[in-house]
Amino acid sequence: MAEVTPVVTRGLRYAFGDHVAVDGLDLALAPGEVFGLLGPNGAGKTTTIRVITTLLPAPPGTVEVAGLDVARHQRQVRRLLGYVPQQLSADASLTGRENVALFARLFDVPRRGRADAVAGVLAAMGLTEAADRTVSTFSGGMVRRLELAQALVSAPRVLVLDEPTVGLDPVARAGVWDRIHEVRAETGMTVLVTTHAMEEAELHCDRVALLHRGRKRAEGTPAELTAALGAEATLDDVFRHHTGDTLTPGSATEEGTLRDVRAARRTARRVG
Ligand SMILES: Nc1ncnc2c1ncn2[C@@H]1O[C@H](COP(=O)(O)OP(=O)(O)OP(=O)(O)O)[C@@H](O)[C@H]1O
Repeated sequence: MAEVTPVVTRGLRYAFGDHVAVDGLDLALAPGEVFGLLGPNGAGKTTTIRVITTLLPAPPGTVEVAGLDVARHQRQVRRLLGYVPQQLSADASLTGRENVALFARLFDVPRRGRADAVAGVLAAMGLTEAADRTVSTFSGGMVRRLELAQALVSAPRVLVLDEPTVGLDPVARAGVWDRIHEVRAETGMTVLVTTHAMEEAELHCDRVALLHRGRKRAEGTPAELTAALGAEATLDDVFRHHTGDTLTPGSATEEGTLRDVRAARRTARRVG
């Protein structure tokens, strides 16, 4: 029997008042792939994943997770998902292990075996040594890996990550991605990730969709999309080709750049 499609959106539209943030989005993720939603600040990436994760309401029939309509089966859908939001989701005053144990309780990981599940995901994220330190002593990369451990402790079928490496240095970024790929290879889970770092998308995503002003402008493997523009092309070139705009954060709008800095600082302040 064919595996059920892990995430589907059909003509998804979401508006904040008059402002249409997502405008007729069709997506269908394949089981076990890393799928990247790419776009500059304000493209509609976070809104899309907030609908998929049931944090914003979806009209019936527009979004399914593992064949379940998110409008009708919120609770079941939440049990299938792991979600790491942009905002800090770890409590800096608790230890790493206490944070993950809290998520295990929240997600009803059975009491028997809960301690093992917590230890298992901490080990998978390379945090065994640091597990009993308070999170306020963690580096940014360790905090991100802890947040992944929190999201993974309920063994989700779909892991949703909103800008997982924003504000991290290249070594910490690589550490986060290595762990994501290891868990995916072991469990076969599907990963949906938003980013505006296109070199990361080229390296780590099996397929990407380029979003611009709430609409999908292109979709495919990074190789397919860039090959269409020539041997030297990058995903940024592809994006510019389809939108006349750029994905590169450094050359994005002032607002976008400032928002990145604010987000990174917000995390640093809460952890520090
Ligand atoms: N709660 C809200 N109220 C009103 N407008 C909103 C709200 N959240 C998002 N928007 C607007 O919807 C549009 C899409 O925002 P969204 O956060 O989905 O974009 P994004 O691609 O995830 O960008 P970012 O990388 O900044 O998170 C933007 O124009 C944004 O200003």
